[in-house]
Amino acid sequence: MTDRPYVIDVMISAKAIAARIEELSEEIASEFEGTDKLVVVGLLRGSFVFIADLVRELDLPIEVDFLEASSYGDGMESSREVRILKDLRGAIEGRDVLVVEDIVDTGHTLSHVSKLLQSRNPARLKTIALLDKPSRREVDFRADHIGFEIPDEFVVGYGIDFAQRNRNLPHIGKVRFTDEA
Ligand SMILES: O=P(O)(O)OC[C@H]1O[C@H](OP(=O)(O)OP(=O)(O)O)[C@H](O)[C@@H]1O
Ligand SMILES: Nc1nc2[nH]cnc2c(=O)[nH]1
Repeated sequence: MTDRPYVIDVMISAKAIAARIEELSEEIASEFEGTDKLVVVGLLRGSFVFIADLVRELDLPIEVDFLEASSYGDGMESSREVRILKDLRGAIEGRDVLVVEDIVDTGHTLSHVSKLLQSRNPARLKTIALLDKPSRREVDFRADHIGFEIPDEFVVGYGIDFAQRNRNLPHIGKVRFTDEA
């Protein structure tokens, strides 16, 4: 699959992402106003760029932690089995938690991780996803905060990979195979 030739067309520019993150940070700041114990949890690997930009816009006392989950491997199809490859370093019982995800597609990953973290009894657990593909959903799940709703396209860039490549693109692009008619 990955040796097929493809190009990447821009879907969301770096400038549009930056503008939306400013708005999202205001939503998060008002939701967690007054907290002295917010833990911002990035889901690796895809969210590493989004969480870096988001936390630098947040004027709140926060800690940052990471959890690595994987369900796609190198393909374009979810295995529907979410593997936890790296757990949080810190305990979240009694803490306010914001889980940061790059994209919600079938919904299996963020739904699974939310249930897992909820079972550890945080004071509050909220989720934010930069991208949402509601037309692909297989489980009943919606993130509390969403950057952009997108159509059913396989996207890359801004942290998101295709077979581990293209995570370093500054924008969100969509993959277009050039050997298709
Ligand atoms: O809603 P879903 O259908 O579950 O898809 C969303 C997940 O798929 C990607 O992760 P992937 O398994 O590719 O791991 P990665 O973040 O390390 O790239 C993406 O980063 C999300 O975590
Ligand atoms: N790269 C990539 N990974 C995904 N995981 C779930 N949806 C997507 C997508 O559109 N692109």
